[in-house]
Amino acid sequence: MAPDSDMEAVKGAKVLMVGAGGIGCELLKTLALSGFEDIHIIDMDTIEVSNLNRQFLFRQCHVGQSKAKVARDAVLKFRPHINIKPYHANVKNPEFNIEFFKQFSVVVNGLDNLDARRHVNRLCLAAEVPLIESGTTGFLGQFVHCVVWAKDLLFAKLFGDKSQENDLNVQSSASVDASKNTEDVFERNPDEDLENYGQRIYDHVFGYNIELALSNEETWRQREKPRPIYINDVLPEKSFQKNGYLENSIDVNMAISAMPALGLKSPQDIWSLAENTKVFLEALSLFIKKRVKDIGNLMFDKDDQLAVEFVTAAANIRASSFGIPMHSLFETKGIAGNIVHAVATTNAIIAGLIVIEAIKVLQGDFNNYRMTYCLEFPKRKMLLMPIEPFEANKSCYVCSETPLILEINTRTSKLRDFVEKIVRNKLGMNLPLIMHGANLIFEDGDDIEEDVASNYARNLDKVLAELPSPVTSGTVLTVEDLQQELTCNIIIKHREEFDEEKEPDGMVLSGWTERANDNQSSNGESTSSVLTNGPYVASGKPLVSGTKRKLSEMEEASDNSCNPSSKSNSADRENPQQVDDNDVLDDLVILEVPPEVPKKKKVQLSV
Ligand SMILES: Nc1ncnc2c1ncn2[C@@H]1O[C@H](COP(=O)(O)OP(=O)(O)OP(=O)(O)O)[C@@H](O)[C@H]1O
Ligand SMILES: [Zn+2]
Repeated sequence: MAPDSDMEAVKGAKVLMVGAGGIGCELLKTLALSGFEDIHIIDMDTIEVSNLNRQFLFRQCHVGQSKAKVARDAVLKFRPHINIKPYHANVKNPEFNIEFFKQFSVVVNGLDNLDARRHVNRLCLAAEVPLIESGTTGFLGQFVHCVVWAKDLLFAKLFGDKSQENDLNVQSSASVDASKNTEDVFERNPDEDLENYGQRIYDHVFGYNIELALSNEETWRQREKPRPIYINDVLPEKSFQKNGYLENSIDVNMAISAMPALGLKSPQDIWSLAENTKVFLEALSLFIKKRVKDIGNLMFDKDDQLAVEFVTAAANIRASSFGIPMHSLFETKGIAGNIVHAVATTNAIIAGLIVIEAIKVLQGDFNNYRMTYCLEFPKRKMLLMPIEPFEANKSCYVCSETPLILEINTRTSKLRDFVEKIVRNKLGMNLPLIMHGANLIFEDGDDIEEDVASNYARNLDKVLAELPSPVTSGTVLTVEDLQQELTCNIIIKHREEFDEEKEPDGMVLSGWTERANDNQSSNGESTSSVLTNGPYVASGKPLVSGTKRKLSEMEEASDNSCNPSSKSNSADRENPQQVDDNDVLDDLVILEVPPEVPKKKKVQLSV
């Protein structure tokens, strides 16, 4: 419970929580236990088996049901008198408009993607409702997800209780071939040899399932696309059939290993994709040949060598597909061994920090807002590093009205390229409206009349210079998103040529905080162990692993730093400033600051 002095503010507050996943479950519980009595939850997802290990409000029997609704019911069991209103919906839906946001005293995010975060930030800004942002991300954080996938989904599916619900089933049942719907791809056909079986499973989970996921374009608009991996791409020579276990320990399950025969000795080495592939196939085949009686009721055990080998290989192949750095068997074993504990603990800490900030916001205690990093390796016994919120980003196009400059070939680029690459992908607009002076050249929304809509459709296929009101060098376009109540001006500068490698979009937008590539070369080796998302934020990541804050998340932080509850922001809004490249980089400097930055203060948890 919050201390008495806070109680009044807390009791009277109406809170919107967006996202009821890993952080959201913890957050809802902490809000309820801290005395909040009016909480609305938006989450668009249903519960999956892979959520159960850390989204503790959910149980096996809830798989397939709305997260928002089940989370509500679970919390009402121990706080029956409070009001919790669930919405099983996308926060970007038009019904969650500015009027909707205005009813809340504070908004708290438990989201997992930049797109939704940006959208919520803008609505909060427009509705003048404070937003508390949070996140647990990092390159190794992502690897943790690959390990969870390998262990809780794939390993469980192949060697565990077959009757259990499993997301991998869901995916394979979406097979285009309807006649195969009832077949379990993971079953070995009676006449199928082991080699074929292994390859088939491999191609299915790393190739086909990824293709299937890619076909949902909406998912990948704001995320790095994974790469399907097929066995023939990795091992064209097919020279991988080996028996790796040691003959002299034939009866000791724990000692059966795929590594020796493949020439892999040190558990500290990071295997190549080809080596991981060989380990995957070899371990699968050894399970079937040597441990057939275990199959069907195997549970992952970190002391089971073959299980760890299989999970390491599968996690690494998946990581490789998603452009995430691979890890050694030794590291993977550690992660797989205590994953539940670590991930859940971090989420609980973050949830606590969010509630602390929410209480400060409700009390108007804005001098004490903090952005708190949860450190991977506690320094001098300090796990949390609170710092003062960033200054508002002067070149933020969301709050500063700075014009943006777009270099583009107006004679070859179509309006469609501009809408997709700039307006949607870079500016993150949902229902954009594009104007050239008083001429409307494009608009998105449900209520557009047919003839107008077909006009827009024609415009999309025209190059900029040939639009009814031609867009050429010097044109200023006004781009608005009415739903987000966001407007910005874009100055067009014609440019003939672009460097295909450095400027793959064929256009360059400046005057905003560019989202840098998620450069994989800079993984856990970095000196930085700081990670956060957002302004005065509670943040962290799974404690098990190294951290490096993603640059894309930095952009998000700067976007969010314009939240109306931040003092610096209102100044920013009154005095729009010119673009200054140094300002753009300001935020990024933090990235390399080691945890001993001078601003740190001790924090006391009062929840
Ligand atoms: N646009 C959106 N509208 C509503 N809810 C959203 C939106 N985007 C994401 N979410 C929700 O935010 C939650 C994020 O939680 P979390 O990061 O734990 O992800 P997850 O999908 O549950 O698990 P994981 O990604 O780790 O497998 C999810 O429940 C997801 O449904
Ligand atoms: Zn801003």
